[in-house]
Amino acid sequence: MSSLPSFQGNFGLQAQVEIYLSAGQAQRLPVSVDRWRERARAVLPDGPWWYVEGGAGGGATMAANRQAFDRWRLRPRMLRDVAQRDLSTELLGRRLPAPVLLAPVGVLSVVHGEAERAPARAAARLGLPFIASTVSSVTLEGIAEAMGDGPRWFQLYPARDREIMASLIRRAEAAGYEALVVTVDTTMLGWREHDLENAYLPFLLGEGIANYLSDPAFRARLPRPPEEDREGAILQFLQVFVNPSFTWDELAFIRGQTRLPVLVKGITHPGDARQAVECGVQGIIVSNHGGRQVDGAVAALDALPEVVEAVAGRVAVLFDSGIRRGADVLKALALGARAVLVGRPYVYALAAAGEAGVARLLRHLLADLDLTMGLCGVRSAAEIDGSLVTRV
Ligand SMILES: Cc1cc2nc3c(=O)[nH]c(=O)nc-3n(C[C@H](O)[C@H](O)[C@H](O)COP(=O)(O)O)c2cc1C
Ligand SMILES: CCCCCCC(=O)C(=O)O
Repeated sequence: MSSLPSFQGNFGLQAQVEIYLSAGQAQRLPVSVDRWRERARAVLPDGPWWYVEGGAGGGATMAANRQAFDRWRLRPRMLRDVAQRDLSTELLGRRLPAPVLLAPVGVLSVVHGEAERAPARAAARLGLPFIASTVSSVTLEGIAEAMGDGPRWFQLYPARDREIMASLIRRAEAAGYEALVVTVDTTMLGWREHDLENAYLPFLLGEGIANYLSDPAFRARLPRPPEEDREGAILQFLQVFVNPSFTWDELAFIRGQTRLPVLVKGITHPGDARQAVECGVQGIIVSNHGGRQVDGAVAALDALPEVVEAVAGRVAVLFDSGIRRGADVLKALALGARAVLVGRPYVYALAAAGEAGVARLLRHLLADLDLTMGLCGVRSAAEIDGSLVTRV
């Protein structure tokens, strides 16, 4: 595709110049994730805000995710002629303009009126894959339509009903999704104290269930259509959706249902990583779900090297949980990730400024990555390896 965006040459410098030239503009958008976060807090009511921001229990895992990035330090190399840089990378047989994807985040209608359409469009503009959640507020077909030919993956929550899962997979294939991400760390909701204090669960309000309500296999289970009995449909959704009995056998079933590459999201243990590879998946996403599920769990970045070692290059390893800046991306790549997923930061930007906000946030993240790479003596993903980091 000739119109594919590229982040090459001196892209980071161009972004800096644009920011400096925007001084004095009334509508200046934030630069740092911290400022986006403040803006999001200012516009969101408590329920949605804490749904996005909260972690499991006392928030120990969320905090650990960030602290782990401080323990790993970059070791910049000098005098290497880094004038020409290129962020592009190869992932699952496709060239991406940068090693960054948008993490699956459900129920974005509680954050912005355009819900998933806005970040999906922003991702498509930049050529970055958007991972649509099972529990998106817009149907997976609606997201695909918003994205045109932008790269998209579908995230599947394993349901208690094989026909519904198979139906969702068929729909994703038909709508041009290029990979299937099976999230395995959220078969039940974690103990999320803020959401419990606020008694806030978007699904009970009928938010985030568009893919189910529009699914023929799900609709066939309902005594009356959701248009006539919404509460009945919501209850049926909850019964099928929460699936603590999910096992490796079910993952093998899902693997057998599709010709798409399958990635498993939510792995932090090397034993699970090995088992996933044996199950025939094409990728593993090291993640603790942004600390939303198990309080006191290992920081995702600390789990990354062990998983990379266990996988031994057999499948692609991706990473999320705590990515906020370019240096974070570089550290994750140096520890063996092929690409990273950005989660909460794009949700903050969506809440504060819709599609334009998400596009700006992503551009700034890539500019920061580009400059940090260059200043560390690295011109491309191929030049990044473990010698670039040290643990303190
Ligand atoms: C509000 C919210 C909703 C999420 N929904 C999903 C989801 O539907 N499916 C999924 O696999 N992960 C979901 N996640 C987890 C993200 O994909 C990702 O793992 C996490 O946000 C990474 O942590 P970070 O945002 O702190 O970097 C959600 C995260 C947030 C914040
Ligand atoms: C029973 C699982 C519901 C998950 C809903 C979306 C999600 O992943 C989240 O973190 O919230």
